[in-house]
Amino acid sequence: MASLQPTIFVLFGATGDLAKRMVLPSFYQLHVEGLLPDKWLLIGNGRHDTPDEEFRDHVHDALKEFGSDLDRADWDEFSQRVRFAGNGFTVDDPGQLPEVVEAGRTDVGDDAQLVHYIALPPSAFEDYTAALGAHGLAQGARVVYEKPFGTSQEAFEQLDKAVHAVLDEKQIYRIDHFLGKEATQNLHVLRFANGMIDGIWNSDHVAQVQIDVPETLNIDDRAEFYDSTGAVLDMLVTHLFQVAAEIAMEPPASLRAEDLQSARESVIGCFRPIEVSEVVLGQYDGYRDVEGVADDSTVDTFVAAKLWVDTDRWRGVPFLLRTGKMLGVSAQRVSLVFTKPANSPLTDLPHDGAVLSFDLSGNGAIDMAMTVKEPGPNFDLSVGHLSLPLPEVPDAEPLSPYSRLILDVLNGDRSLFTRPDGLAHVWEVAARLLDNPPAIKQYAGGSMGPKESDELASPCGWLVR
Ligand SMILES: NC(=O)C1=CN([C@@H]2O[C@H](COP(=O)(O)OP(=O)(O)OC[C@H]3O[C@@H](n4cnc5c(N)ncnc54)[C@H](OP(=O)(O)O)[C@@H]3O)[C@@H](O)[C@H]2O)C=CC1
Ligand SMILES: O=C1O[C@H](COP(=O)(O)O)[C@@H](O)[C@H](O)[C@H]1O
Repeated sequence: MASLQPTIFVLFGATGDLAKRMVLPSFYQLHVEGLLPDKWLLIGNGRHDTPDEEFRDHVHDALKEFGSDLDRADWDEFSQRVRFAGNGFTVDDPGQLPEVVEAGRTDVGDDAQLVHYIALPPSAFEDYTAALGAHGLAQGARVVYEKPFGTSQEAFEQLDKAVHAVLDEKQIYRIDHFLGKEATQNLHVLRFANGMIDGIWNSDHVAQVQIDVPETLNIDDRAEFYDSTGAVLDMLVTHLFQVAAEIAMEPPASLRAEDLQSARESVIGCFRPIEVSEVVLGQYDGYRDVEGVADDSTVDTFVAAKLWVDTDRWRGVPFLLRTGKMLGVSAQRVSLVFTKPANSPLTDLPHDGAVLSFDLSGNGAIDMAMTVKEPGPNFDLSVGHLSLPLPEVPDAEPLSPYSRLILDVLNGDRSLFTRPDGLAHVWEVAARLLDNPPAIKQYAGGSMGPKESDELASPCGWLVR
């Protein structure tokens, strides 16, 4: 985009897992699609003294493994703008970063915008932020923080304070990549662009909301991380809560970043603290045998929970949230299950016969289930489905969530990033569950989790089966 300011994009943790699987391929996608500024540099940072050429090889391998096809000309142009600044980065010793940034300015211009992407273990967020301040790299910069931004109320408050000691809130971009998914963005667009949808987006018409992200994935390649995190922290209070807020929010004053962010974050303040009796936690059989997992681990690999939103719009409507590893199905589905028509002459209508749902996976889709007369000589009811895959929308050029969010950072658009007021309330909502979790139930890999979780979703039952 010609209008974007020249940018120096500093990727901390550039040799790590997230960088290779998500950040580098997404940054490259933006390059291929011509969405980066005319002038940009990508500087990887790490604790080793890695030559530029070696880092470029690493990036090339990452793109081959996790990106789309590599076109030679695209790669040649891209790789020329990739550098590495090694020897770590601490308050006492900034390593090579300041000099590599300074040298970069001669290539992209003194007015280049600094964007720091902190793809480091969360335990390093505070120290690296302090080092940015200490070495003059924070002023005017935008700083992207990976998740989790705190793992408890106390940890969140401490990190928030440390980050605000160096940066103004306007400089901070806390990522929750579920907000960057094409279908998640359509949760508010579909509603605010279509009167017929907006009119039914409330407790008069919606019987329950399901936010369901079962995964067949195991945790073998990041067992240590997972065993200190679990499903509640990894998914429930992060991605699933943010998606719940997207659904539950009141209409923002405008779709400008500040207003959208405010609407989403302020409804989190209306989430009722979760009742432990309305939560089922599970752990899959064999989890404790995974290398890196404690033999007596009680970490949850599954959670299903009922969330209540105390607003006039949603009072009395359960938001059913479910996610877990090693389940029988992978899906990322948000469903609004509609009430049965009042005074209908039809009886025995199916519970799942009127559902608007959003498939958040891949490039996304919007689906509708409707009860219809089964064509034929008899009067039988059946449930039919309409589907709109988002890539089939005219002129669609879907972006991956990370590409979307990185592009937003380059544009200075914070609408799809989280804010500290919402995050502070997340910890209040989750406090009872975190302090006093229910007993973990075992479940078989390939199942849909502990059977107790099915009762939470009655009478409709989980729609993803
Ligand atoms: N991996 C994933 O799928 C996801 C990760 N995230 C988040 O992204 C961030 C990065 O995750 P991930 O890439 O998996 O992490 P890694 O463990 O792969 O660490 C990233 C890099 O950080 C450097 N590093 C490691 N430990 C430290 C330390 N104590 N101090 C300074 N640098 C360190 C290492 O680089 P070097 O040795 O070169 O210095 C490492 O390659 C985390 O916050 C994580 O929660 C979020 C969603 C998914
Ligand atoms: O952040 C995370 O998200 C992934 C699921 O995201 P997606 O990229 O498949 O949309 C989840 O598997 C992982 O445990 C969690 O850390």
